[in-house]
Amino acid sequence: MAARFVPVMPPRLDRPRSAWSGVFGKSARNTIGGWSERAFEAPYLRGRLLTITLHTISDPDAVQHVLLDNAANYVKPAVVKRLLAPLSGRGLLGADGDLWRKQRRMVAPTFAPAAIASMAPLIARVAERQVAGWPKGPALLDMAAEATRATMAIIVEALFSADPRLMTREASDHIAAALNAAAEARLGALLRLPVAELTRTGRRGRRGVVFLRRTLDRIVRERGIGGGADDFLGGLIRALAQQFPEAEALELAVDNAATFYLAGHETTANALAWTLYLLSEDREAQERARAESIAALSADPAELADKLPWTRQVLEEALRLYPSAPRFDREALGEDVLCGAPIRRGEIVTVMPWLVHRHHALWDAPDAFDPERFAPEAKARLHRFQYIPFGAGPRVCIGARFATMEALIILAHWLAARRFAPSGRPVVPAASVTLRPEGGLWLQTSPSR
Ligand code: HEM
Repeated sequence: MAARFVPVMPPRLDRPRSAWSGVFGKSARNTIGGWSERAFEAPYLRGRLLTITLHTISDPDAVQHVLLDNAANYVKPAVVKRLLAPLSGRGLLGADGDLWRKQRRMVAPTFAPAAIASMAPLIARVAERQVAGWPKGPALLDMAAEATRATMAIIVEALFSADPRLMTREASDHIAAALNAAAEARLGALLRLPVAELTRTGRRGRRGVVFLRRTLDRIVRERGIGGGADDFLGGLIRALAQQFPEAEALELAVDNAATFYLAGHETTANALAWTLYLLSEDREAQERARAESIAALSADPAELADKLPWTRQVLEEALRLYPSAPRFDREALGEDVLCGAPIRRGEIVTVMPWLVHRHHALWDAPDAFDPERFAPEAKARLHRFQYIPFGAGPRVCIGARFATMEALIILAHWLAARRFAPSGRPVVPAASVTLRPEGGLWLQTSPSR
């Protein structure tokens, strides 16, 4: 493999960190920070925190066992549910068992391939509108903020009939505050203490959650049990009303509105930002993606994503290096064995795409940028569970296909119109919940033609 550039990442420690450092201090605020080199070489790591045992698995067979083969034994941990409860309640992301199954079935039609393809023109419109709003000449732009603005507009137009209350700057700031405060919230959920009240970040996050919840609650209640508009939210309210008493149906509608509003744009915005960062550092890869985009833009928007094989490889490599969801957890319902280690009921099993995607046993030069890893023949050789940006098994991201199509259409429009170059401002990967460029992604942009 030709030498490729190694993009930014947090420094690696000489020694493994203690489990406590994952709860307090700097690495608590950044789940991708504070790891030792050994963590990227070991198939399995064990840690202890108060009464909780944590197993972090990176061996793809073990990941497959937890997420697919023995998925019935692994549920969303009680602590994660406590963490999600104030914002997304018992919505799809945190639900388990029968409640999860019912809700997944209700939203599935929105994410079927044909339904997603029908959203392509809307995505293309938002991407074009955004480009039209940028300065005509060279400009320094925060592409992380631009990406968030685009994906927020798309999810609100696609699922919530473009309700203007969900597209304000205020809503965006409250979401950022809520995500920033997730570390304090995690600690509070673990210790069952109101830790978030103790810090400014925590209090801001709490205000953010209250604002978002109140806004969505108002929207759902205005629509009422009939669902109002003929959109995702309306369909969901009507489907919930058929299976639950009215008050519970409306509550679950708010829970899922919050789930899809947040999960539906933040993650994709980060994927876009990281892709643009990588392309800004690799001019050759960027020119190739631009040429492909210009040629593909003559196609029907619904077919556009299939005409961008190179850009897709770059996006996949961006999601390998910077998985938007760098960590997810499960709680064992019963005994099991993973990588030879006994797992007991109530213990936490963590899957970290951040570790799996950069593991020395699984990838050549794991920290280097190389979209050729996802060329069709190379991709076919990968273990299905060594590349898991969208998770896997029954709880696989329901928005994966939508997110991929959305990101590719936006990239095609933006790359065809503009060149992106480094601005000299630092790029800092940090992950409280989602992996974002802290302080934004400032790129020098200029017209491409
Ligand atoms: C690049 C973009 C995205 C990434 C990297 C991503 C990643 C993930 C991952 C890793 C999970 C599984 C978590 C686990 O197993 O615990 C997940 C679940 C989920 N995602 Fe995404 N996601 C993205 C975009 C989206 C979009 C666009 C939507 C909605 C429109 C969405 C909605 C959800 C929901 C509702 C779940 C929970 C599914 C369930 O538990 O049944 N995501 N996502």
